[in-house]
Amino acid sequence: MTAERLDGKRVAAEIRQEVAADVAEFVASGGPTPCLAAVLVGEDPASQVYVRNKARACEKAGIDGRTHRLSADVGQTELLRLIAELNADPSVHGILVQLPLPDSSYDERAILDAVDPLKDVDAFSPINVGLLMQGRPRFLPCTPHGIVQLLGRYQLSVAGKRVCVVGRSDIVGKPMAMMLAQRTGTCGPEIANATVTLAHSRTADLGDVCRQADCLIAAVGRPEMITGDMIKPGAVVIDVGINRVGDKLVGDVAYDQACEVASAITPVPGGVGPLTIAMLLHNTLIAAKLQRS
Ligand SMILES: Nc1nc(=O)c2c([nH]1)NC[C@@H]1CN(c3ccc(C(=O)N[C@@H](CCC(=O)O)C(=O)O)cc3)C=[N+]21
Ligand SMILES: [Mg+2]
Repeated sequence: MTAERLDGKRVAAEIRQEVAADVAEFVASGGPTPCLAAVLVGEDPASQVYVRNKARACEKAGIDGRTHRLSADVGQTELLRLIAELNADPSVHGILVQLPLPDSSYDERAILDAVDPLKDVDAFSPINVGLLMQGRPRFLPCTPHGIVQLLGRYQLSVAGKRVCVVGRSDIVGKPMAMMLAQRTGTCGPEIANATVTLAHSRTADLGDVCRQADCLIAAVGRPEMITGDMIKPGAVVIDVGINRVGDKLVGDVAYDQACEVASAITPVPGGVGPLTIAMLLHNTLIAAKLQRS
């Protein structure tokens, strides 16, 4: 079997066009130009690339993308002061603090908690996590939402099926598992009602657990950790990993092996990454709508 390549880049472009049209309509109806403020602390090269890509994507969608660059040593107090200023600025609708923060001198939790929940376009705040958990999300976290959109647009239903999410991060694994298990309509029209296993680095017999899955979602951050023998023949494989190995970008899935076994798979790059940015734009428009009044 040779797996179908799930083209995240193409689907992301489609979503970005839809968001651009919705933004234009919102502005034409008298709404303010949606504005996303990204906060970048330090000079991590990967973070700089993402923040630049976000800014460009904002511009193309008619969203005002502002980037606040702070040096790595500004410190907790100064960072909290900037967030308070962005919270209070009515022209800013979405706030994103680029992770990871440069070092342990920052209390990351306290910083994310400081973002106004109505501007929390990453959906990292406890309020937004809680609302999602209760099945009444305000913002859906961008990466899991991008995956839901990808599955939906390829008409790959997970209803009633076994999904294994590998990785329990707050950003991807945990919300992903929650979203796929929700009732129909909670996180989108189609993708729901899965039977979800949330596996992680301490899961016993990980290969056996993965091999049960009709849909395998890898979000562990370890290059090519999911090998062909861990995949059920015909499974749909979603690779969330973006690992730099030398000058190459590889996923959490051994792609060539997986292609022999899976029915469909996302590539890296060109899979989940671009969808994350598309859903961030979507959330920025939602934020602008929530704050209008
Ligand atoms: N507060 C916060 N929110 C985030 O959503 C967030 C973050 N911090 N920190 C870092 C991670 C990572 N992330 C990516 C977004 C797009 C691509 C992307 O577009 N990747 C391209 C390739 C880009 C490249 O070549 O490096 C692709 O996969 O095709 C990747 C990774 C968002 N993150
Ligand atoms: Mg883990």
